[in-house]
Amino acid sequence: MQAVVMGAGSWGTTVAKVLVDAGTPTRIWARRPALAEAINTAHENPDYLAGIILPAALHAVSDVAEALDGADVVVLGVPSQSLRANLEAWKPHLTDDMTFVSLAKGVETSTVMRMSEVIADVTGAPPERIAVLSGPNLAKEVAVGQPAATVIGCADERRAVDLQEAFSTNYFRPYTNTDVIGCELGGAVKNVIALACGMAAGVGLGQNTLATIITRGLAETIRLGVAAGADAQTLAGLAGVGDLVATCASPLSRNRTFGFALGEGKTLEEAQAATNGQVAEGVKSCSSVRALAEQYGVDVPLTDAVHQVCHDGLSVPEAIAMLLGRSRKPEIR
Ligand SMILES: NC(=O)c1ccc[n+]([C@@H]2O[C@H](COP(=O)([O-])OP(=O)(O)OC[C@H]3O[C@@H](n4cnc5c(N)ncnc54)[C@H](O)[C@@H]3O)[C@@H](O)[C@H]2O)c1
Ligand SMILES: O=P(O)(O)OC[C@H](O)CO
Repeated sequence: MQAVVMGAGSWGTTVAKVLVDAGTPTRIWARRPALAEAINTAHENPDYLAGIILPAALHAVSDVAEALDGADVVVLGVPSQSLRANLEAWKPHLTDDMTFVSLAKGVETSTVMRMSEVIADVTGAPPERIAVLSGPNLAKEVAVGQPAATVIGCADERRAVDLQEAFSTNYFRPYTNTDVIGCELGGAVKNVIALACGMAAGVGLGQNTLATIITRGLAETIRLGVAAGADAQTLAGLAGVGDLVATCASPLSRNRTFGFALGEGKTLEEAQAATNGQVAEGVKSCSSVRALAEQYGVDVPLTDAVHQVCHDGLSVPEAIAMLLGRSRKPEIR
């Protein structure tokens, strides 16, 4: 099995390392030739994973045709909102026997499609050839070999098992799941909830508040997920609560860091700088997740509050007052 990871950001590079460590022949595509050159010569990605030595067997290229030539598994490591445009550009080099694995945790703002839907839409690939990888996987921890588990979601269980083998190492343990919708929505919504946790921490609030946001964020995720066709058990698993806890708790999370900066009173531009220019998917996905919830008639108050802070000029203290001023209700509906 020949794999290629398209996108040499922090997670794409880490996943490429995992694949090589798992014994899967892998190359990585970097947009910039200078970055491909650094990976090939210094065995390091200085822009996104400085100080982490990459396996010598990992070969980087900046030419798309060369990257995709003969690939059986195409791992998609570019941000959610750029996936469609990238796939369109790569289309002449995509074949009917490739399996696509999405790493992106987001919902497209222009269409409210999940990433697997975008892949199907652009490539015409059937569900059996589309998989997602999602779980509590902060890149910097995985890259240094700290133990972590993840979920490979694919409608075709046999293919999920093949991918599981291709991504399994002595520090990275993938589980399989045929519930692609649950895996994807768990990953997309937790970024929005991590922004909320960051905002709360940024204004100086403590663990009771954070636990409340995480728990009610999970309730929101399950409501939306089930309405969209997900299995609630997926959202109680690694791609749901697992990722939610890791992202909401860790200062390594770009979404949490972005929210923290807003909570401290920084502007959107200053918050962007706090994440070193890396993608905080929740900033855009709060809009698409809210739109998706509207489509299903589901109440997502935390997502709505995050959207208003990020895009409508609401301050974090105002958002907190708005959330606490809502009508009283039973915990379980
Ligand atoms: N970093 C993590 O810990 C982590 C873990 C799991 C999942 N993810 C998800 O993986 C996806 C990628 O995240 P990342 O952490 O690698 O992001 P990143 O910001 O570190 O890197 C993004 C990569 O995509 C490239 N890129 C950006 N815009 C592009 C465009 N328009 N066209 C082509 N390439 C473009 C960048 O050059 C870079 O190589 C995100 O959806 C993220 O939520 C990240
Ligand atoms: O750094 P974040 O906030 O994009 O989160 C990274 C991963 O998705 C954690 O699983």
